[in-house]
Amino acid sequence: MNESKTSTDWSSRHCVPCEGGIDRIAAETAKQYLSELPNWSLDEEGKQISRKLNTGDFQTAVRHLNAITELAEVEQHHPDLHLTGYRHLRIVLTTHAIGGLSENDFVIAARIDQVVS
Ligand SMILES: C[C@H](O)[C@H](O)[C@H]1CNC2=NC(N)=NC(=O)C2=N1
Repeated sequence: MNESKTSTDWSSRHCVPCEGGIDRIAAETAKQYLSELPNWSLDEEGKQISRKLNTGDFQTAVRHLNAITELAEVEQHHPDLHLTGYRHLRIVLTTHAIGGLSENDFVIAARIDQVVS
């Protein structure tokens, strides 16, 4: 019997439309979820998660950005994307409709990990 905690397997899931009306995920729960997404960190307020990607060059950074944009359109869940210093990409996820984290943020985080790997 596998005694480890059941994996949520975020990357096999899809975002669901969100226009509000659901609870924000509590910071403690978000921390548990992030144990499955080690590239991502929770902000101090527990309202967003982010990942930094130091790509080798500007073109690679833009390619990643475009891949994430396509994914966001398919999933209809959209990150904030910051491309600075010509090759540093910072991806920030929160669910604007609820002013904090929803499961959509963890689903798309896992899918972003796949498209930039
Ligand atoms: C219906 C659809 O799910 C919503 O309009 C989406 C679009 N993309 C979104 N992206 C993010 N990050 N937060 C939202 O609340 C959000 N709302």
